[in-house]
Amino acid sequence: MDGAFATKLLDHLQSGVVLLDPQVQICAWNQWMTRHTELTFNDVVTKCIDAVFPEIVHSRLQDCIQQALYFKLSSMLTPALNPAVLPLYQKPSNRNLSQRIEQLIYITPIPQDEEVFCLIQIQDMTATVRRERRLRAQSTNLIATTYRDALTGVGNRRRFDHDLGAFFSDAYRKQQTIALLMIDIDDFKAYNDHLGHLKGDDCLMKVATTLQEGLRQRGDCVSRYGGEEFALPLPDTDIDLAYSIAERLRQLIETLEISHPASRTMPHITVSIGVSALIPKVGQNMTTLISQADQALYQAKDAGRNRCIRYTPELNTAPKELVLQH
Ligand SMILES: Nc1nc2c(ncn2[C@@H]2O[C@H](COP(=O)(O)OP(=O)(O)OP(=O)(O)O)[C@@H](O)[C@H]2O)c(=O)[nH]1
Repeated sequence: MDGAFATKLLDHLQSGVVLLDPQVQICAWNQWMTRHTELTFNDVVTKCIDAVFPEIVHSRLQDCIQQALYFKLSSMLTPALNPAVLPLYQKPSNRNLSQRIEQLIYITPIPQDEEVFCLIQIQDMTATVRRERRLRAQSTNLIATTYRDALTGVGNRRRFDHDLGAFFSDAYRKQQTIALLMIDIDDFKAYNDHLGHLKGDDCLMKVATTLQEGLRQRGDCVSRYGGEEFALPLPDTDIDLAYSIAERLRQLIETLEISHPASRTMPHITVSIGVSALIPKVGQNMTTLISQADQALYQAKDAGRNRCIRYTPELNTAPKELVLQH
């Protein structure tokens, strides 16, 4: 194969080819490079690559070129870790409107007699990178949907199970307290029966949003446990702090003053909250914490609703009036 044919071959490649001599000067530059830079072979020949592309100075690409020339090491720069290293454009005449080509770059040492040349090959990965970004965005969206309650927008039961499971394991490992709030709207059946299911749905949305927005710790997430019941797992939180959070949330719902003409307690929507907390021991699991919060919630309902009750071990056995801490 003669030199002219080799040049023709390079010019037909669907990727960029640049060859550097041992002095880092350009000695080959194919048509693909011209198409995406508007620089011809004559514009760049014998110039140092960093004179043509000043932005590669101190870049990873410059390191790789030197490793190829001095240590005969090959490398690859992927678009994920090295976004658009070289100023290559689909339409270099209009750089403002044209995005940089996403590049996969191979740097290969080419020993020749006593010297080493450096071959740079560039592949256009723009379509692949865009497709990956789109897929990643879709999958992030899908994960968010999987964990969101469709009606209220707060977490769903799957999110609750996931969060509580993770917090519980963490609390067991670190021997820290984990707390749980079970929050239930009072007399919600009567609300639905009086005002209709659509108003009921509206009310659920307002309560859910208020609970979520009432949380002060980033990462805390209210989930809809079922029907008109919400749950809030709280990592590294003792019973007193959990109780004060519960009380603040209860008051927030009360101050919404959503009219409830059929309530047995107040003329507006209220919630009852059961609070439990424990440091996980061998033989306990998250069901223990849920069951304790549930028992406290039943006590709150029994005691007249619109209140928070914390679980104490005596709740199981002692007469109610001795254990209610409201
Ligand atoms: N509008 C609406 N209502 C729901 C939804 N999910 C559950 N409910 C209603 O919530 C009501 C819950 O009623 P109950 O479990 O008897 O409890 P309650 O009337 O709130 O009484 P207490 O909890 O004892 O105060 C039922 O009437 C359910 O139909 C929902 O997505 N939308």
